[in-house]
Amino acid sequence: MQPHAGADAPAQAAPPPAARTSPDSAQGATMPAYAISTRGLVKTYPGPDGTATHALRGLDLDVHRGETFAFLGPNGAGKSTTIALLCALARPTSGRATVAGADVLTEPDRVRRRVGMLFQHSALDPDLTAEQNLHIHARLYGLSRRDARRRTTETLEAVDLGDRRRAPVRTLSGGMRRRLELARGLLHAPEILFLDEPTTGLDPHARAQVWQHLRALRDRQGSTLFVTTHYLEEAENCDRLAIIDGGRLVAQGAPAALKAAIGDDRVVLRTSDDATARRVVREATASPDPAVTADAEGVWLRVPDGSAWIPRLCAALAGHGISVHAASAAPPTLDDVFFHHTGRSINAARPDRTPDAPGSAP
Ligand SMILES: Nc1ncnc2c1ncn2[C@@H]1O[C@H](COP(=O)(O)OP(=O)(O)OP(=O)(O)O)[C@@H](O)[C@H]1O
Repeated sequence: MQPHAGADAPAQAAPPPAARTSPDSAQGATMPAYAISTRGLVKTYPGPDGTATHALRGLDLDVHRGETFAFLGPNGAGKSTTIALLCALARPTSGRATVAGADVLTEPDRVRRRVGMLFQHSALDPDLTAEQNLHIHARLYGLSRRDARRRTTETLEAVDLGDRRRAPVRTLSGGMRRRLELARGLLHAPEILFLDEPTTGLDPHARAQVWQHLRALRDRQGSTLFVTTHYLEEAENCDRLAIIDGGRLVAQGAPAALKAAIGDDRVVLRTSDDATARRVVREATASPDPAVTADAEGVWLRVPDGSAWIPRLCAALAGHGISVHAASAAPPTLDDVFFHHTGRSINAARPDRTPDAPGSAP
């Protein structure tokens, strides 16, 4: 099934990325309505011989304050570039972005003070202890010696590493190191935390622990979390998500709403002759040619009330001498949403994924 623009195309809300009056502020004080808001954000990297890579082609994104927002897309879609622009680590070619109430172009220092980052590649010194790593970082952020000591202790406790504070980083497990990076990102109490694949490479238990700390942080401090991930079950648990492809936003909304927009159930049949079965199913459902697909999974199509179709399809196939080995009907998943909008499976981009490996829940 090909991605297409339809009623579920990205909702482009009209308001500009300016500060607005928050309805819950007692004095009507002006607070940013969105944690992040971008309009027409473009990033073009110049290449050799006058070539150019269009990493972002006009991104309009709104992230509400206090929400956990997943940012999904195939490899090379522009996710890391977006994070670099939103953290004021790179300048957009054109367009506007407001992050934690500050403009990334005119107030980059203010943006950097208000956000925390956790990147894919570790920036910890393996020979220093957990405590030393955090203390140095806190001092780099301009905290006094005393405040640096206090925040180091607080953030180590917050990620359950208080008892490992004197351990050299090289002796910590992968999950502990990731939690220490999280503590480092939290030292200056950022309003928004950007996390670029925070759980990649971790086992399911360590992944669950990282998410437990992230949720606790959100609940305790009301922080906004902006997360890129290739794990569907992590995106599923976020308040809202956006999908980008080729530097453009192709979907934005709550996971349930995006799945509901796909609508129909997915019916899959494994038969003794999938090529012929595809033709029979197409005739039986009066579906147009591309709507019924035959691939490694079997023959599949999308129809409303999929389970009611299974006996009818089995009867039609039996009439043509084709046996059905397995049949299933399932409502749309987030992977179906991703496939619908990008033409690819999100699992294809997972670094730990082998073609037949089952998905693992955190
Ligand atoms: N510094 C750079 N110079 C030139 N091209 C770049 C640079 N950084 C990124 N790109 C290109 O911009 C496009 C978007 O890259 P980006 O890293 O933002 O994608 P991504 O969605 O984060 O990918 P992945 O999931 O693989 O990390 C890619 O074509 C990439 O090759």
